[in-house]
Amino acid sequence: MTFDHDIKATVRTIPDYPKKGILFRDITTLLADARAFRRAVDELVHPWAGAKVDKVAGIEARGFILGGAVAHQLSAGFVPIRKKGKLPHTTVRIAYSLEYGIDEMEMHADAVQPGERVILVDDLIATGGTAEGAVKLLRQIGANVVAACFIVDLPDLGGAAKLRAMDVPVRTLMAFEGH
Ligand SMILES: O=P(O)(O)OC[C@H]1O[C@H](OP(=O)(O)OP(=O)(O)O)[C@H](O)[C@@H]1O
Ligand SMILES: Nc1ncnc2[nH]cnc12
Repeated sequence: MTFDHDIKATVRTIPDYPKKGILFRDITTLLADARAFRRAVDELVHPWAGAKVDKVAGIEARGFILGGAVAHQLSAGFVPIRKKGKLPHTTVRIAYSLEYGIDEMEMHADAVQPGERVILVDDLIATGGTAEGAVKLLRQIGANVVAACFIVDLPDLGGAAKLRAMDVPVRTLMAFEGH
């Protein structure tokens, strides 16, 4: 993990959002800072510069902002993983839980061809429930998930460890202990 105090200082913390007891790590302040945004995207893509990556999958909504930038930088296609009911064509769907709720996510069944090399991108990993669901969907349609990357890790919630236990290499740029 690259531990970068500069970009870490641009993440804002909001107590008791969206529920009492949650410390919300708000990356909108990082995104609004041009240098921090560029640095974060550069750091996320760094290990795969020059590697073969067919698709980048981003998780709605914050994962779209980063995933689009990462896909562009890697000259890869972009695949949206969306909250249920938003995609127009045939989908695969899975229920999942996250730090402060439950939901269902979907992906177009033809978004990735079997064997294609895919990197999963989101802003933050907490319990890992969201990313685990996304990896399961990608694998269900035959994707080779070569890595998952996130700006923020909340290691006490165990999400990165959960993904590594699924044989997914994980890259994160900063950690907030004690979530
Ligand atoms: O590791 P987990 O416990 O699963 O939590 C992480 C997820 O929670 C947030 O998304 P959220 O569902 O709040 O959606 P948003 O991007 O639309 O705000 C975040 O962007 C991750 O996708
Ligand atoms: N603590 C947190 N801050 C921001 N996004 C999150 N998604 C899940 N947990 C979160």
